[in-house]
Formats: sequence, C-alpha cells, structure tokens
Amino acid sequence: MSKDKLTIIPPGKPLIGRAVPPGSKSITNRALLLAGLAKGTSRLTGALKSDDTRYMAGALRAMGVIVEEPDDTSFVVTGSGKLLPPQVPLFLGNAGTATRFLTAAAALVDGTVIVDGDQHMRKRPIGPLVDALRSLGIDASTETGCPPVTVRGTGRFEASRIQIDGGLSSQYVSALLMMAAGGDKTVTIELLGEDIGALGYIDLTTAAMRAFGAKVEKTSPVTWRVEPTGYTAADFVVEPDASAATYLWAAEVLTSGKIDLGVANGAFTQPDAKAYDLIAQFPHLPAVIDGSQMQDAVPTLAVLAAFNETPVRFVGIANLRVKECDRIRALSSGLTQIRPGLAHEEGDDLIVQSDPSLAGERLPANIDTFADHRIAMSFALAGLKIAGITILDPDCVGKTFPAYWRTLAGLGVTYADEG
Ligand SMILES: O=C(O)C1=C[C@@H](OP(=O)(O)O)[C@@H](O)[C@H](O)C1
Ligand SMILES: C=C(OP(=O)(O)O)C(=O)O
Repeated sequence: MSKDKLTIIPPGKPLIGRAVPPGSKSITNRALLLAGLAKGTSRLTGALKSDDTRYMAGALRAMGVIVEEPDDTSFVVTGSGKLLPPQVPLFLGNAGTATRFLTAAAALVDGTVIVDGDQHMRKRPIGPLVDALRSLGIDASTETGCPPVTVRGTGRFEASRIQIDGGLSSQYVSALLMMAAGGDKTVTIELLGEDIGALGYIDLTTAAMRAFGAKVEKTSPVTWRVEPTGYTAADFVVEPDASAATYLWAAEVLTSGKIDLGVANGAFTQPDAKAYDLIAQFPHLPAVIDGSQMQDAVPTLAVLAAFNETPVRFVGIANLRVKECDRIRALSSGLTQIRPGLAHEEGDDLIVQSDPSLAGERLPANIDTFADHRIAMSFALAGLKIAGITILDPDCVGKTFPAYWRTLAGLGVTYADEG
C-alpha cells in the first residue's frame, strides 16, 4: 500500500522486542555480480530483496545470467562465465552499487552496454570511473560525468595497472577490483588523490571476491593486486545490513528500550557497524564525530544528536553531498524544520545543536526525504520522541529496507496514516 506521508506517533514507552535487519545491500550486490560473472550455480542466502538488489538482479538477467528467487532471502544465480550484451539500456534506479559495479563489469562484455539510472542517479558522479576505464583503452563515455554511461567492450581487457581517484566514491575502486579478476593479466589497482572514506567497503569487496575464488591482495595501504583468475560459483551467506541496524540501535537508546537484532553488534564486517560504539554513548555523544568511515550511519547519528546532552559537529562527510541526495542539506533542513536553529552547515560540516528537552514536545514538521531512504529512516527516529513528525514519501525506504515501517510497528510504533 503506497502512501504520500506517514506521521509517527511517539510510543511513549521503551521499544522492546526482536527486530532483525534485512541482509546487507552492499554484500548482496557484490555477491550477485560475482555469482553472475562465475561459471556455474551459486546460492546466496540471507540476501536483501529491495529496490537496489532487484535492479542488480534484473541487470544480470538482461545480460544472460539466470537469477532465481526461491524465497524472500535467497538468490540462486547461474552464470556462463561471461556476461552478454543486453538488448536495452540497464536501468538501475538510484542504486549506486549496481550502477558503479556494472559500469566496470560492462568492460568484460563483448558488445555495447548502456548503464543508466533515475533522475537522482543521473546527478551522481561517475566520471572518475569512466576515465579509469578509458585509460585502459576501453571505449567508455558519459556526456555529463554522470549516468548514462555507454561502454563498448570487446569482452576482454589487458592492463597491468589501473589508477583511480576514489575521493568521490569508494564504489569506483570496488567496481574496478571486481572487474580486474576478469582481465587477462595480473592487475595492480592504485588509489590516486586523497585517502578515501569508507575504506571498509573495499575490504567487503575483497572478501566477497575471495569467496568467489579470486586472488586479491592488499600490497600497500593504497594498492591491491588482483590475479586474472575469473570467478568460481559458490554458496554464500550474506550478513545482516549494518546501516539498517543503526536505526534499531538508535531506537533502542532513544527509548531506553531493548531490541534484539538477532545478531551481535560485533559480528558485522561492514563499516557502519562502527556506529554502534557511538550510539551506545548516547546521550553523551562526542563533540566531534568523524563520519568518513561510517558514512551511511551519519543520518542516524545526526538525528540522534538532536537529543544529545551537548552539540555534535560531524566532520569528514563531504561525500554525503553526492549520495541519494545532498544528505548534509537534507539533514540540516529537516532538523531546522523541526526547530529553527537545531542544525546548520559550516562548509561540509554539519553541526547539530542538541537539546534533550525536545523529547516529549509536539513540533509538527513535514520532513522532505528527497526520495532518500536514509533521510526517511533517520527522521523516523525523531518521531519516536517528538509528536507531529511526518515523513514524506515514506515508501522510499524500499531502496534498502522495505520492511522498515513494519519492523518499527512490530516493536510497538504506531502511525497516523495520511496518505
Ligand atoms: O560499496 C558500497 O557498498 C557502498 C559504499 C559507500 O558509498 P561511496 O563509496 O559512494 O561513498 C556507501 O555510502 C554505499 O551505501 C555503499
Ligand atoms: C549511499 C547509499 O547507497 P548507494 O550509493 O549504494 O546508492 C546508501 O545506501 O546510503
């Protein structure tokens, strides 16, 4: 049932119960691609079924891979060891992982692949990745520096060294690493420019590659060596999504509740799991939080910070401007909408002026989510404590956590439907 808006009714009691986050988006989309590049049948369990993974699965099907879905959390993927040129452009919505990963993988296709997305994706930069492909002699082009990207591959590439500036997105590096194992030679991938945020996502990539038979080694803090092994089909278990877990951890501390996520907070390998230690400090969050290594958790932390004892400055978050929306702007304007002066931007820093007495107030605000799942999910946390918080376009959570509203409801949260 689709709604225009959803008003959260503060539960007025601790949230207690079991709420298991869905499978990791990042890991599911890596595993789907690697399984699609492998020859044979792979079984992915614990996987995420959401907009982002559906776009990846659909794109693989369009390139000749058989992707079956025996249940709500599994994919059975049968590849021939080669992706075929799709008949139509690959439409990937606003899925950054699918878009970046498939742009590089398209270089392994003998034929033309057009990688495209929705109006939001068409504003998200991909130029550095396209430039890196071109430097390898691959015919890749974008008119705007954003999707659509056209790649006219020959099915193979010969390169022994790839340089990439991952300053705007670590996904470029992950995309090239996954492509590299399908090349003809051992490839060294080297980071250019400033250190990238979210280095943990590169570790997720190399771990997934190894699970599908690749030989990849980190040879320095900024270089990786990938052998031309191709990929081997595998059975693969996807861990729960750490970014999704942050909303539940925050809901727990905000309501002094007890939420059993079914997974230990130390069991995650994803970068956003680092946010747990911060969330556990609430209402004494530090004065400065560096979000660079837990970028997708910043919206959660920023909304939580509004209820903290003392103000919080978020630094290292410039990349948040090129996510699903400009998240620095969306967070400062959403918080300001709740109460003028509650947050502001200073350059690319976000400063949240905390006020524990917000809890229990009635401060009606229509939160513009800019079609961004994380803006919707994080501002819902404000609605657990403040009456009158209305989330516009609540269905945008379908990007990574389609059951979000049901999951909160399962913990006792109720809504005034106004859609
Ligand atoms: O590799 C990944 O799975 C991701 C990397 C991060 O993006 P950037 O590398 O673009 O910062 C993160 O924000 C995104 O949700 C998932
Ligand atoms: C930035 C995100 O997604 P992506 O880059 O994969 O679209 C996210 O899920 O917060």
